[in-house]
Amino acid sequence: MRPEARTQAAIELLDQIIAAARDQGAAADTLIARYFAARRYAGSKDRRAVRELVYDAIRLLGERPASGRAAMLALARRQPDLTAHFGAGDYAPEAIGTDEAVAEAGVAPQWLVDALAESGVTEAQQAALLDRAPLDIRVNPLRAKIEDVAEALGEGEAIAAAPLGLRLPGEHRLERHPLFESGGFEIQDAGSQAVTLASAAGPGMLVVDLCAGGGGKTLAMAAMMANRGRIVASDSDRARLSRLPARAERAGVSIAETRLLNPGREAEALADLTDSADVVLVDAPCSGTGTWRRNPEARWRLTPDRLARLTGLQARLLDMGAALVRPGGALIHIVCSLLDSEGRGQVDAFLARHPGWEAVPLVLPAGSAHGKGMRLTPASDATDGFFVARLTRPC
Ligand SMILES: C[S@@+](CC[C@H](N)C(=O)[O-])C[C@H]1O[C@@H](n2cnc3c(N)ncnc32)[C@H](O)[C@@H]1O
Repeated sequence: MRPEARTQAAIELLDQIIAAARDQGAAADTLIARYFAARRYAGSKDRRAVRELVYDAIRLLGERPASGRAAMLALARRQPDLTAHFGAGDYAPEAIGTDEAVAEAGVAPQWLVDALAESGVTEAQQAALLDRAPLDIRVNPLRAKIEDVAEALGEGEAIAAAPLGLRLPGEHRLERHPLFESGGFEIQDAGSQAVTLASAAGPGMLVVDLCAGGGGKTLAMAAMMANRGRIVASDSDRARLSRLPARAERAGVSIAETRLLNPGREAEALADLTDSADVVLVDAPCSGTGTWRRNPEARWRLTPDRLARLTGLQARLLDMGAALVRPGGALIHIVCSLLDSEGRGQVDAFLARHPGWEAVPLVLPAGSAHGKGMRLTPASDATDGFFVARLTRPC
């Protein structure tokens, strides 16, 4: 593809991504994959270049732009070489007209910038939310030693935030690596690894991973438990949860069982665990403001209404999780968000609803105290952004 054709492809993709963000459609990565699946003539260099243009434009624009063209014109102001592509031939975008709409650069929609500022997220921390994310792995001690994985991969660097983590430079196709296939490591952000340590899961415990998804934290806790004890991994998303058994098998984890929850009637499927878990981990569905490095178009999807629905669901899941904790046991609240309404405020509200419960101070390899929990940010910790708190039930 000629450079101007790549720019036109990026505009077409951005149109799709904008529509999907408005209508809660597919993620940008999925749309990009589909676009190129239908255009086999595009080589790997073309794909990489178009993808880069698309993500540069998404990162640049805080508000959802009116069109892919308005987005690309904004990017052309930052990357003037792109201007020459407009009107440059058959496969090029049309020439730039007078008074054309150009999208505005920014970190996020204004209401979200305000909410982040009110949550104590500085401008520098906000900007770092849009950096490029590194590629982190968690070595699985049930299958491998960190030094052996580091040697086999050749390039991994130790990560302060994650004792079992390695950070890899550049692009890697790790899913096909023999050590990945044999369960030697999982791909997992260092922040995710660090907050899982708040569970203090140990051998012999009964642990409930209430929002287990595909089991990233389930597998990390199973390793902390030396694969001894029991983990009930539940989620309301059948497709996500169905990935866990194969991952567990690969990782040498035999203590995890899955339970699919019926949204709105989650407690029914967990009733037998009432008052019995040593640890309940609520890795709650959230706005994902801490993961914009990986999903920058998430800023274009979030609305105040959607955020309010999420905070309501988080409170409900925390109450449901609390009912499963044994006296003296712990409830862990995790969100990959830096908004206080989902983190610090959610914990304060929980403690007000549950007299006798306490937040205990955490000692983690990353993060700093925030309210009654800890917060990790890309700027301060070189991880995705997270809030985590450990709440204990009175004996
Ligand atoms: C942050 S993700 C979990 C990620 C996962 N713990 C991991 O480490 O890979 C939040 C999860 O909450 C799940 N979820 C959403 N609504 C739920 C509900 N009502 N009950 C249980 N899980 C729910 C989503 O399907 C999603 O998998």
